[in-house]
Amino acid sequence: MNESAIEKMVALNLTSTIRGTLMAAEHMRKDKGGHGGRIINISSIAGLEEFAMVPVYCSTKHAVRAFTSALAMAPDIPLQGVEYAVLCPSPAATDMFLNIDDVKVRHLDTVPPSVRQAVTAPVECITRGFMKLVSLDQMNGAILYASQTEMTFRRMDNVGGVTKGRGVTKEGSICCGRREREEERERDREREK
Ligand SMILES: NC(=O)C1=CN([C@@H]2O[C@H](COP(=O)(O)OP(=O)(O)OC[C@H]3O[C@@H](n4cnc5c(N)ncnc54)[C@H](O)[C@@H]3O)[C@@H](O)[C@H]2O)C=CC1
Ligand SMILES: CCCCC/C=C\C=C\C(=O)C/C=C\C/C=C\CCCC(=O)O
Repeated sequence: MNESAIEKMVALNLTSTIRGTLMAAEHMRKDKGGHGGRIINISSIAGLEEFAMVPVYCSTKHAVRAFTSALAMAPDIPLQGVEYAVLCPSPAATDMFLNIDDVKVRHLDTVPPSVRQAVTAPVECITRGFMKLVSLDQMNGAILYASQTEMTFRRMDNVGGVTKGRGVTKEGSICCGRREREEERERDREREK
């Protein structure tokens, strides 16, 4: 990836998301004459974990996640009437992912096509996650991971809103960090036995 491609990716993935979010919030905020509402930004699994194959992409997606979560922590969220959440999809079968090549992605040869295919979710799995955020009673501060096999809240902080606390709900269960997720998977495995 050359330098201009790096600048373009940062501008497209991060700067435009920051500017777009702030601009939308200005229009939406109840305390500024708007009607309130929800802003859902799109990060990625690459905003939750690190991947050697896509370091620049990964850094922009971590930043989008952090930016959105930081906005959700504002003490004046109830006054704003605006909630902020972030969706973190797994790789999904869109033009972008289906057209990756060894210029856009490093070490692509280390991932067999069969593995790439296996981790690629149908787009519907991701839109389901999006709709979950739309339909929840409260979603401020949510970080929702969506893949073919999982829809997991990695965080659910209504920090400035009505409820407070961290949580991950996967089909009703609560969990908030790596350890809790591992414990939850262990319980799932036990149940499946
Ligand atoms: N497909 C995947 O595996 C994953 C995608 N994502 C994220 O989901 C979001 C959507 O990506 P996909 O639907 O996969 O990609 P896509 O390539 O299918 O769609 C991207 C859309 O962005 C538009 N676009 C590109 N450059 C633009 C620009 N400069 N100004 C305005 N519009 C522009 C394109 O016209 C296209 O409609 C992205 O933020 C991506 O990082 C996150 C995780 C996984
Ligand atoms: C084949 C395995 C790649 C693994 C990367 C892991 C997770 C990636 C998740 C994503 O969000 C999307 C995947 C790839 C995007 C990579 C590069 C984008 C390049 C876009 C472009 O330059 O057009």
